[in-house]
Amino acid sequence: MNDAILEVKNLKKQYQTKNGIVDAVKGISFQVHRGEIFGFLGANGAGKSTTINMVTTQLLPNGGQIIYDGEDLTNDVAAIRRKIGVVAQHNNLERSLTAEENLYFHGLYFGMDKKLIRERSEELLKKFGLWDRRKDFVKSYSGGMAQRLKIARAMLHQPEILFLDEPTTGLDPNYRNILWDQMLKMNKEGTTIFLTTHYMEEVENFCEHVAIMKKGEMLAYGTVDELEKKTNTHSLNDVFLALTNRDGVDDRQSANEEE
Ligand SMILES: Nc1ncnc2c1ncn2[C@@H]1O[C@H](COP(=O)(O)OP(=O)(O)OP(=O)(O)O)[C@@H](O)[C@H]1O
Repeated sequence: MNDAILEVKNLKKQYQTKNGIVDAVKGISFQVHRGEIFGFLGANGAGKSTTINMVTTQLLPNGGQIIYDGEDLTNDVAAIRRKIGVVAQHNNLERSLTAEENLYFHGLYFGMDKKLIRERSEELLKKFGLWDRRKDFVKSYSGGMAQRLKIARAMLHQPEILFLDEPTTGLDPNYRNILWDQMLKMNKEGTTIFLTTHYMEEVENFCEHVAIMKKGEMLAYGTVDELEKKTNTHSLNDVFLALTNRDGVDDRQSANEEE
């Protein structure tokens, strides 16, 4: 039985820039199983955000296939959008609305009942320490507060699959724990979690499968144990270093050289 909620086949993305074409994603394939926590890793500039933006319908690929529950994404983009929640890396909140209004309009967009929006908003705003500031405009929020609101918004409609692009960046240790508690709770209730992070211990502790990208290519896919065996290492940190530094030049270094 195929229990994949998401299958990506030979996915490609090129960006046209004034300096020429950037091959950001070079034909990658992987799958995410229903109900799992999936860790998507790679050095800076590896192509993770580009991939997330494509699978969450925010960016058009140049090739390949994205399949949700056996259905090609392009068959019904609106239906896929209703299934997913996204915490993007950039701040895409409505800055001229309050926190409460940001959640309210998001809930309406997802067809939620007004009473449920109010209940879920209260629960999430309290959990992420924003209840007292719910009537403030988002433009007055600190970076960490905005990040917490982005997370609350993506969780509001209880998506089938929740994508989080470096969600713990900018969060203090207390809110990082709260985020993980909330993700684990949702995962227990059936939400599949797709996560990128540079914190290896988070992935090691919670992710069932891990994929590692470098320079637009998929270097490895498997459980943490499988990847440790494959690279003859004893931690995910060492797996990551062994794979991404294999040619002695990591992505950050080569990215600097390109500038
Ligand atoms: N809008 C864009 N226009 C041109 N090039 C882009 C654009 N977005 C990303 N890139 C390039 O595509 C490549 C992959 O970038 P991407 O942001 O997907 O990587 P990432 O793995 O998410 O990195 P990070 O860990 O730093 O967030 C990089 O070389 C980046 O410079």
